[in-house]
Amino acid sequence: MVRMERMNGLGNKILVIDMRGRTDRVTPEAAIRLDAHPDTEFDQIMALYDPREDAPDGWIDILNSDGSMAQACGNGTRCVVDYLTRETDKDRFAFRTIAGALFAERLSDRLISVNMGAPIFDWEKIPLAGPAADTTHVALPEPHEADPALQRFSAASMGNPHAVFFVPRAVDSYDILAFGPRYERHPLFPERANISLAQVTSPSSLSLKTFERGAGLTLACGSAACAAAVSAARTGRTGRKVTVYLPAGALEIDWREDDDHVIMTGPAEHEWSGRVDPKTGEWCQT
Ligand SMILES: N[C@@H](CCC[C@H](N)C(=O)O)C(=O)O
Repeated sequence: MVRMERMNGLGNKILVIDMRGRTDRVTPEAAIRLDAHPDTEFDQIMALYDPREDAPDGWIDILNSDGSMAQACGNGTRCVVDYLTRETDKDRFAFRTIAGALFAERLSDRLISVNMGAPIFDWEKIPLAGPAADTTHVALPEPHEADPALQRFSAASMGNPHAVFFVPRAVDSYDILAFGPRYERHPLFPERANISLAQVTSPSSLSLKTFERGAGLTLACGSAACAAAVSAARTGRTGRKVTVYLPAGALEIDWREDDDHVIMTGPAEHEWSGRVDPKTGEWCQT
């Protein structure tokens, strides 16, 4: 059994599993079993492995609740930083995931910033299934029955694939569950996609709702907040610094001019501690 921390990043349900000192992985079977229990159901597992030369504070595997792997999880990264700051005085951290290097900084007791890297807009790298000369406006091949705003999206990768539909009305007035699961698995997205609805509410604010790839409807998705912010700025809807309002609170997003990196700032919260078998998902609270 290894340490498991039940945490959340703005309501995004996270399990931090401490795999340092081990070479085995948290299995998809363990993820599915943990998600099936109401006390441990989660959006992402952040499995923290030993530091390496290119990852001084550890390697992170990210698992969605369906057992699939993700390349990025902004809210989960803040939870890992919060977990580690209980054992060190450091405030700057450097991790690595399957998508590359990931840097984070604790700014205060409440706030953590994650450098989510540079966004990717090239259709082959997002990836989309076919050429899109302009990824700010990609059309789904079939018309949306109820609303043309739900047929056209901006595509971006923050390490993981995102489709952002800019809508004219409040995001809660749309039934994202009616089309999110279908869009997530649309043939246009060979690796599936995180599907978001974004309403621009001012030149420096957005509201956002996300149906996450591999996890479904969540209270917050940090990488989606970044993808929505860069897509809004790219299309002149907002500036490069925005507040993104998610169902459970706000994230500050700054798409820096100098190095093109996206900095996401928000809170992380610890709920309870336990132990888990990373192979089977058997667990207990401590
Ligand atoms: N909740 C996350 C994103 C998690 C990964 C996503 N479901 C995927 O498969 O890409 C966040 O806070 O960024």
